[in-house]
Amino acid sequence: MIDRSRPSLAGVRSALTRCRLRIAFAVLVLLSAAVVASSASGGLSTASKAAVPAAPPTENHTVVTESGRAGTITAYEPDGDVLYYNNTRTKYFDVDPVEDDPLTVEYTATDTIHTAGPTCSEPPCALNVIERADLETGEVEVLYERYDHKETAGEWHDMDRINESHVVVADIVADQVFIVNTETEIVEWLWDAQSDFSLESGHSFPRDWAHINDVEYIERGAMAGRIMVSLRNQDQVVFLDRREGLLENWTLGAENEYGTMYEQHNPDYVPESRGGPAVVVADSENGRVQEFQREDGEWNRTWEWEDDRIQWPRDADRLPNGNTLITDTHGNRVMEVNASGAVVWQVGSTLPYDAERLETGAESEGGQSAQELGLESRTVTDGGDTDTRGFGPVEFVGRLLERVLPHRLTNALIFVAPVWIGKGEAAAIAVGLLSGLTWASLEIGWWLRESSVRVRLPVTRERE
Ligand SMILES: O=[N+]([O-])c1ccc(OS(=O)(=O)O)cc1
Repeated sequence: MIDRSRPSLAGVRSALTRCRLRIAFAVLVLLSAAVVASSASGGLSTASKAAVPAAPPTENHTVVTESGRAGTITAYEPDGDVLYYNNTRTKYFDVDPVEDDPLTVEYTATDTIHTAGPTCSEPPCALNVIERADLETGEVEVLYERYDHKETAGEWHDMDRINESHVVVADIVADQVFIVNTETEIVEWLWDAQSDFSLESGHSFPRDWAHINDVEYIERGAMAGRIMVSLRNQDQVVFLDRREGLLENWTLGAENEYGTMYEQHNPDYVPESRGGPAVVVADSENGRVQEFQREDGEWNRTWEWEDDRIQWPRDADRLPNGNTLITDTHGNRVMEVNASGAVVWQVGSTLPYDAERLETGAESEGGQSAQELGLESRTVTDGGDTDTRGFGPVEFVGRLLERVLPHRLTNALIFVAPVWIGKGEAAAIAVGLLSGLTWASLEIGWWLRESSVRVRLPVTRERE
């Protein structure tokens, strides 16, 4: 007879193992939840003027735009206090100071339209605007606007002023660059990327094909009057002549040649008079900023800067003092690095798009080329680690995930995630989810075994 009142040794062992496993999984889930909860409750926010962090003092005013979850434009006084803040529009993109009036800025911004009506029969749509804001009086004036039928890749991320009445616009919606007289609203010149690029290049058409995210009217030097354009999805910066069109032998980068550039943002042209021709550019998906010098009809890299924290930079401006102002979108900061590569000024921002030091001219207008300045490059292998955000086991898993996942996927995930989710928090969520799922599968397995339920495949093979 079998004694059912006493558990077998194997039974006791299995119960103990289960108990230990349950404790281990509970600890892992609780620890992950604690990391996530503490990050979610504190940290960086730009959701209101009061929440925007103060900046360290520096010479001149700084303006920062954000697009994505929070659409903001913030201007800092030289002492670091917030002078101006606006979050009326859904998204703010490239901003530039107005010539001879640096405390007035012009920028492109977008409002997302969620309600069906005469401006949008099938929401979401977009209202793209070119606006001018006086940072001292707070007065905002719309200079030109257009309703567009889509929201995804439905924005204007940049425009550049040519003269008092004309601006050149980077139109992501139509994959075009156009010059408009904002007084008459007549478009006077237009380049269509389809004239020079195949629809097999870039991303899918018409969803987000070329993603023309930056445009610059070149004012000085041999290239004066030409227009520099960034085709993000073709990994190329191209030069347009208004009569001849694309100047093919000037193109910087090539599609999918990620060693040169990978889905760049915000190239700035440095003319010969300041040590160029050179282009300073945010090499976004490669997580670095760099500069190329035009030598003997070719573009050669003359400078690059990265550290362990930089993630999806979208702007780099060479300042008149030789430093470079960098907008590090997923590193959640705007910073200034000096000639030897040290970070000398930094302010937190949740999802910055563009930054300008206002009294120094638009973008890199007052700066010289890296070659002229003899700038030192800095890479992570040189020990360029300026990430002071801790290095515990969670951060280790975070950095491991970042190395393993493709850059585009990592950046897309960070872009849609709440701002408090950094590498560490993403790792904590991954560990918590994995532990929870493994624990739940084990519990189901144990329960099935105890209740003598056997799982069988719906299809079985008959033996002969
Ligand atoms: O806010 N948006 O909708 C947005 C922001 C950035 C973005 O990508 S980027 O490469 O053009 O900066 C696309 C859409």
